[in-house]
Amino acid sequence: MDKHPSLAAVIPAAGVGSRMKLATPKQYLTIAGQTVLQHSVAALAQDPRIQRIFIAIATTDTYAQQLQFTVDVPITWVVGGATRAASVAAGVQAAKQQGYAFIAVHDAARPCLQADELAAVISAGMQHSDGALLAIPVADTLKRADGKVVRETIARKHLWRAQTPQVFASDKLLQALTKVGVENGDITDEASAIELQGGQPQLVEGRATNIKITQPGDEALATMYLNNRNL
Ligand SMILES: Nc1ccn([C@@H]2O[C@H](COP(=O)(O)OP(=O)(O)OP(=O)(O)O)[C@@H](O)[C@H]2O)c(=O)n1
Ligand SMILES: C[C@](O)(CO)[C@H](O)COP(=O)(O)O
Repeated sequence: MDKHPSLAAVIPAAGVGSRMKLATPKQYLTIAGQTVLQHSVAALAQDPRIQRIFIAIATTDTYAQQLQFTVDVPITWVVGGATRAASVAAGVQAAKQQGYAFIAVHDAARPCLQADELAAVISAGMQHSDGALLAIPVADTLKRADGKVVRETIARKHLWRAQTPQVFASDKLLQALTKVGVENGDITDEASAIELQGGQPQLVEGRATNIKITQPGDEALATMYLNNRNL
């Protein structure tokens, strides 16, 4: 392997953020002085091993063209797809075509990623043949329900909540996504596509502050975390 194998980031940012119930897609909400997407780009730019950032946006996106980024890392825009997996695959395809051997996929909706978490998952993802992902151990008791009626409690030992970045060799990731089918809405993260091909990615413990802005109120929490970096 090259002394410094090439690494690019892919940010899927082509969603509509429907669960937020806002007119503005959540990646374009302004929190702590800039948009969620700009924060997520800045978070990735904290690691010099990331040589380019590919951002997948919707064909109907009217926000991205207005954004300025104050990061040194170059940015390439690509057209996303109807599913997260399709958007990720578009970014990985573009990065692979430009010769990037490794990919770090990071949700646009996770603006609070910190430098040490990023560094750890990049190192692990480039060292382990099946890649790596940030995750945190489940701390709550988990219930499986039928509607709002509890059916069973799920043992939480050995359970983790996956986050992003998720880091893989670009060939392996693109092959896995293609194999499982990018229109397959059941594939909600890159690691699951790798697992379906028999891969066993490495978990890297992150922080609960690396939240994905998903539900109303998450943007306030992310703002607090961004304004109090050393939490
Ligand atoms: N077709 C899609 C769907 C999602 N995403 C991106 O994938 C990330 C994580 O997805 P999620 O949190 O589900 O975002 P949305 O799909 O926008 O949210 P919702 O499910 O509430 O509509 C987000 O940065 C989102 O922009 C994407 O690039 N392309
Ligand atoms: C990739 C992810 O953030 C890991 O938890 C999550 O699966 C994304 O899910 P979403 O429904 O696309 O937000």
